[in-house]
Amino acid sequence: MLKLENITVSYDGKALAVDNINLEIDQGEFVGIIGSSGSGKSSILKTINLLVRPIKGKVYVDDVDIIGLKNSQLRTIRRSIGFVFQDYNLIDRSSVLDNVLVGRLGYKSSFKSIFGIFNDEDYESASKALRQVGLGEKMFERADQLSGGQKQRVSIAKTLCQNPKIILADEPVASLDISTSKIIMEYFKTINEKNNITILINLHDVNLAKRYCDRIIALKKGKILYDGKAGDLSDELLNKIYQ
Ligand SMILES: Nc1ncnc2c1ncn2[C@@H]1O[C@H](COP(=O)(O)OP(=O)(O)OP(=O)(O)O)[C@@H](O)[C@H]1O
Repeated sequence: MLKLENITVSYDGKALAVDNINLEIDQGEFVGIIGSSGSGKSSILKTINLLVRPIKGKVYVDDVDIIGLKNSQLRTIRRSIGFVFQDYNLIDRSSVLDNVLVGRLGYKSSFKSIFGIFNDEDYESASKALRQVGLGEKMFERADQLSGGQKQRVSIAKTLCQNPKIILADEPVASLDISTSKIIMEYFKTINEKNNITILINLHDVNLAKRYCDRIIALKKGKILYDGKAGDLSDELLNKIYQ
């Protein structure tokens, strides 16, 4: 289970990007976070794996308060939390396989990480992840030869390779056309259902959020304006959210 308690984020010590947020998310939930630009969606996701440190509050992953952890303990928690970025975050000149293997680095000693030493289990895990996103055939292609949708699928495979409990996805379809976006959302949905991985996904497109997410959290100015079933999100509320 993931729990945020009184989370407050400020980048300059004055304005609040996230304003005292409380949230509980059970294992296996598929949650969409919506809200207008600057409402705090990215800040919340980045707080969950401590890419951003809150000025107040606690983040619990399976009842462990991760803010107080030492670096080595945090590394262990972080590998159970995958992060998918809008711009894919791939190494363009490397092969698809090498990009996916990056997901295994959290399991390596720093020596093995530096020299990129992977074992059979790592390769098996990478190829399984690539097959899961329908890219088994593209393993040896260079990442920059792929389409945007394929790159995002590689990025998802990379996080799957981490063997995560949670995947955080920050606007993963914002650079893609609508039909490709739907394909990516379908992959997230399948991963959520098949692997029981909790998915938290920031989306600009409310229709995509309503169609694919079971639960929607709507933010406005760093606060939660709505937290409930996707189906219960009314037009009136949407007007308030995007006003
Ligand atoms: N690295 C940063 N330094 C300073 N201010 C930041 C930083 N990142 C975000 N902010 C500010 O924090 C607030 C929330 O931003 P955040 O990116 O979390 O919102 P968002 O809802 O994800 O927006 P978008 O949809 O445009 O990505 C905004 O006012 C933003 O300007």
